[in-house]
Amino acid sequence: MSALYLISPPRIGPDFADALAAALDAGAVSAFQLRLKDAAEDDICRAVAALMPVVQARDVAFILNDRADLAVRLGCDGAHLGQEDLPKGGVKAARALLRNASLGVTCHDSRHLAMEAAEAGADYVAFGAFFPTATKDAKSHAEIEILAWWSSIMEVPCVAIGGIDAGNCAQLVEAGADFLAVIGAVWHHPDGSAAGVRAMLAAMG
Ligand SMILES: Cc1ncc(COP(=O)(O)OP(=O)(O)O)c(N)n1
Ligand SMILES: Cc1ncsc1CCOP(=O)(O)O
Ligand SMILES: [Mg+2]
Repeated sequence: MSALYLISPPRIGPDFADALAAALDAGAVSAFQLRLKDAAEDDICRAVAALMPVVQARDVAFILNDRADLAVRLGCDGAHLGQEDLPKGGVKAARALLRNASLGVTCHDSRHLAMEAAEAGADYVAFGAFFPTATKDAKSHAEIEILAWWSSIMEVPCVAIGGIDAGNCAQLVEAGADFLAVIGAVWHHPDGSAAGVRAMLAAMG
């Protein structure tokens, strides 16, 4: 059984809080990540102030992408960090900075990075991209077997990301992904974000 991890589009407009509320009200979303690429710090802070209450009122974890320092300062539930977003001192330093807040770490298709992250205190490791994606120029491709391997030996949850939609997610669920992280499948669903969440949850079983 996998849970749904919803990530924001890379840029959001003034109506985004309403679209997000509709998406979260459509079904069980476990975590929401604010992932604004190329945004100024002030804009990220304003977005967190507007969106975190919407998310936390629905008992969904609010995770900030890329910025452990801001996640702590703004009281987010956690941060998601790529290998290039880690502070000096790596995952261990990020763990210390975040104190009780959650820490997720991108591990691409690397078993070694994932073991290292888990041992240094990550709350989850993320593998991907599993499928072609138009959202990002993903530099790594992960094979589905990595999910089965990880689940069979580790307690730390794993997240699958990259090109996941209602049509291809069953194999990731089957392989043992704890969370499926999606952007396009929800925000670009032809019938809207609520329909996107419903379609994902129905396909995840
Ligand atoms: C849940 C989750 N997994 C992976 C990523 C990718 O993070 P990163 O490698 O730092 O790339 P950017 O998202 O910063 O472009 C993620 N954001 N969330
Ligand atoms: C952030 C990220 N990291 C690897 S693939 C990806 C994009 C995921 O977006 P989508 O679900 O639209 O493929
Ligand atoms: Mg990053």
